[in-house]
Amino acid sequence: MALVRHRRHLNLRLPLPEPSERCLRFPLPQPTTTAAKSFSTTAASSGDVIFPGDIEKLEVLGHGNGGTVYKVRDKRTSSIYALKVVQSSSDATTRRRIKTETEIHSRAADSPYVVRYHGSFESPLSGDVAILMEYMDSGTLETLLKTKGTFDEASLAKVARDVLNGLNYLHARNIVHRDIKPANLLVNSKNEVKIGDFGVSKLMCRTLDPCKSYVGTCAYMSPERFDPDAYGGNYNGYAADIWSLGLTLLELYMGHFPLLQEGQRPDWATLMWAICFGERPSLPGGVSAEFRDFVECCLKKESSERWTAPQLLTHPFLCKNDPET
Ligand SMILES: Nc1ncnc2c1ncn2[C@@H]1O[C@H](COP(=O)(O)OP(=O)(O)OP(=O)(O)O)[C@@H](O)[C@H]1O
Repeated sequence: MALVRHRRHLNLRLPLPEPSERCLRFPLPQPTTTAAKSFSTTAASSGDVIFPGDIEKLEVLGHGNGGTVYKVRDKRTSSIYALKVVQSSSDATTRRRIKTETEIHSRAADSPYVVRYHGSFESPLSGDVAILMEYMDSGTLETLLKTKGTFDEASLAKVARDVLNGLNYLHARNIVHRDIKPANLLVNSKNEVKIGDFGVSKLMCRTLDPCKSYVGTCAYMSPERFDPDAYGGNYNGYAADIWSLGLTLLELYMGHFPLLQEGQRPDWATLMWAICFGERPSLPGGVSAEFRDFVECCLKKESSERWTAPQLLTHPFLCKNDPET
């Protein structure tokens, strides 16, 4: 049966590398597709070179299962980045996860709809692994929902368009994200929404590789991840990302997770029952026909009927709310 992903807020603390480690260069950026190895640095494209010792921590941005994310500054240029750090003392799964995350994120380094990857670093002394990435100064959609309230249709069309452009880019590279949810969609002050956190993503060997594992956040999983035979049989991870986007949009509109009553405590059995056997989640009255249809196209229980990212990008809901038309 599925593994439920328990959120742990570990109090991981990682000092940035000591001056003695400064001989390790943290080049920014150079093309590479390799994952971090011992003593390694990897970077995204050619350009400046910075050293770990040139980076100063400013504040903690957040904690997750995978580690701690810091806001950091390059002391020489004053450029601001986000640095995700996983300590060597973390469990083996977490360490494996950050290496996969590094590899996949480095392959997805040049889309304006994906949080930009700038490089990674593995300390030979401590074994800690860090990923340097673009700093998204408005936080996540989850925090925006909590602080600013629900999103209107025009804002959701913008969110949907940005995320679909990101998914289109990833899916074309055989990458399935597997954890699309408000907490993993980051926003900057230009109001751009970008996909982040590749901690449970998967690089498919072939386009239609079945995606068998049950990683990701249980609440946003599609019905066929629990019961592939009942919902489309030939399950693939691309359609599951679209389901998660549909639920995310519903949550941002309604202000609470749509498969549970407001205030109801989520538990795995309730969620699985609601996802597989409950009514298909839908919008309340008062929304436009285009928005309702868009969400329905994302949330078709049969995975084979669910629209793909390129199809959804042409949906009337996005066309109607496109500021450029
Ligand atoms: N690029 C970024 N810019 C700004 N803040 C960020 C960035 N990346 C992550 N954060 C902040 O750090 C928090 C934790 O990040 P992230 O989700 O990547 O960690 P994680 O360990 O993979 O978490 P989980 O797997 O539990 O979702 C985010 O919720 C967000 O608040």
